Amino acid sequence: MGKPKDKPAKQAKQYIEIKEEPIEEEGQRAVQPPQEAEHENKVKDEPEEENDDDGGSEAEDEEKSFDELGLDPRLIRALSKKDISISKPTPIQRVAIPLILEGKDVVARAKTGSGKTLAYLLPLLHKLFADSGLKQKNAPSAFILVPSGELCQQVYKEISSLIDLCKVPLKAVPLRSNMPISDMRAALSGPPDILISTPAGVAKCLSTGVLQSTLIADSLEILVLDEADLLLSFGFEEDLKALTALLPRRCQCLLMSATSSDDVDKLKKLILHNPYILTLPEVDGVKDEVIPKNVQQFWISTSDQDKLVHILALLKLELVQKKVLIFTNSIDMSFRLKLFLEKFGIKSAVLNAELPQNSRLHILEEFNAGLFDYLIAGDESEAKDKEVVDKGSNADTKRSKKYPKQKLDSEFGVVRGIDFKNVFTVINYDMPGSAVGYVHRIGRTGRAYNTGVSVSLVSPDEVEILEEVKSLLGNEEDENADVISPFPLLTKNAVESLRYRAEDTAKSVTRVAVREARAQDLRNEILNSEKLKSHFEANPRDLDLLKHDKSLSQQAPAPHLRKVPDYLIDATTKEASKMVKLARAAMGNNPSRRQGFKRKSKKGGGDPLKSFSAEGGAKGGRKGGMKRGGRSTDGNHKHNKKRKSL
Ligand SMILES: Nc1ncnc2c1ncn2[C@@H]1O[C@H](COP(=O)(O)OP(=O)(O)OP(=O)(O)O)[C@@H](O)[C@H]1O
Repeated sequence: MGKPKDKPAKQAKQYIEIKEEPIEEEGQRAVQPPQEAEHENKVKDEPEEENDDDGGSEAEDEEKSFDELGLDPRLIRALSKKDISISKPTPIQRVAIPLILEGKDVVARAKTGSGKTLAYLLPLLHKLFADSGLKQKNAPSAFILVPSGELCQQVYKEISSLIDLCKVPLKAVPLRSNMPISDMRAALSGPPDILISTPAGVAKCLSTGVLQSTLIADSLEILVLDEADLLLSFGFEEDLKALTALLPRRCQCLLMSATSSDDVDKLKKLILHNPYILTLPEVDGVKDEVIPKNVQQFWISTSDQDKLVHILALLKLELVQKKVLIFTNSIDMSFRLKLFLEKFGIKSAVLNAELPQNSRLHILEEFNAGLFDYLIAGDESEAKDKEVVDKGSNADTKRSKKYPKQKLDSEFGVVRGIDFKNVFTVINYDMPGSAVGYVHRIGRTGRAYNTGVSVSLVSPDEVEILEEVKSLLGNEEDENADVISPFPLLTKNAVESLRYRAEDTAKSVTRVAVREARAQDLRNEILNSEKLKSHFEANPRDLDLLKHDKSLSQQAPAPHLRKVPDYLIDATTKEASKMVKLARAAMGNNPSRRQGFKRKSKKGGGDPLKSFSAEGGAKGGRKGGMKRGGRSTDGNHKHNKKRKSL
């Protein structure tokens, strides 16, 4: 079994300033340990000019293989056999894996889609492989705690596929807090080696006696808090505190997160000992890069009422690339949007907290497999204020018996941490309620160094949150540098050309129609869920059986709405749409995109967002391209001089 070729601490020196390590005491972890010194480790994402002499060159480091990190060869072989072969570690993996193998507590903060899951899974499995069969266990050796049911399944799938490919006799189980106790008991019999759960799932096991606290103290070797920045915001604080009190001192703790926040600090203090803190450094004076640079972020200023016509123009005139993930702040809004788009022949599926879990997982699988292009996700937890959510809830209370009422799943969290495959565009139809929420939504594109685009529709009420996001992501040295630019491909003309049809159609999507569609979808999905349960246990690959993007309207779209007449589309928009299609075709043929983690190709090549000007005509390129200081759709927003690199 390989050992790390360089001592991790030495290797980490290239990135870090190591602070003094305090002496630990034997015993159990205190619930509130005193402030501990931390090793501040900066994970390099960009080459730097100078290097530490004894650390080797940055280029050499970038070339480091998994083998050199000291991982079990079975794991390395398994990575090469995955659907998308993984051969080289990402920056966070390069630094985190050796430290974890050394037994250090680690806090890893790295941008969305940067490979944090494997950064902890690989060394975790390596350690369990080594320990396997050495000691009789009465409880799992590792807990992986995640904030949502969806993430629980995703991590479980990842871990199971690695275990299968390595052919080792380890067992992982996923657990939900809403499982019947008998199922929990069955899942934990054995016991499994790895438990993946929300904190509430573990808390329920403890409170019902399915898991005994003394057994945890005897068996637990590794605790992982994945998406740590979300765990507390999902209301798991008490559950986590209860678990912390049981952790044996020897238990290694790992905390993975995309953003830094007070919640993460709180968790660090609660759970970790002398952790190595791995963070992405500031690059070019830009604050810690939380959103990958390869994601171009845009916004469109619009009134609330005009959001429908704007999104219609973006999708119908093909000004954004597929696949598209659209976020709303309420379930009703998701259905309103679905029905509205259907009238124009645009099919989409809706994902939300009231759907049965099987359906939600299946929708995700289908979307990831490319069976449909538009997914509308209701992210109620991110409603700007309760009012938006409550509108939906009021509608619920008025429902007649005709409409099934479903409890919202408190562990629904599909928008965060989920590894959506090949989502090119994320649209915030509604702005999220917090800047952290924005980061997690936008992080669903641009994963694994793929490119992506986000477009936020911002009403006057939402400008404040846009400003918050800008200040979170902004460039400290140049406050004027644009992090989120006005979207350049949508002209006022294009919007106006669709206005009449959009407004007319929007009137037909009444509250009653929305409520009926929502109820019908729920009925369909409850039926689906039952079928899915049995069928997909036997045929896990049979994705096509049930389609989730079926039309919910009674009537087929009218021909004049399905196809936008040519005369309505101005020449600039036609050109923009053509360029988006060409860019898409070019990317579709680019194998590096599918393999992920290959560096981007030449700057600007064929990217309409870099070379196109809605104002100055399509032929622009750099010269005639989007004019600096030009105007966006509504004409009020100046482009700043220094746009952040697109
Ligand atoms: N070394 C690698 N080479 C290529 N692809 C990788 C590598 N490591 C991970 N990936 C892929 O990158 C994608 C994103 O990884 P992952 O979900 O772990 O990101 P993350 O950092 O946890 O993001 P988030 O914070 O949004 O949860 C996944 O599809 C994963 O399979």
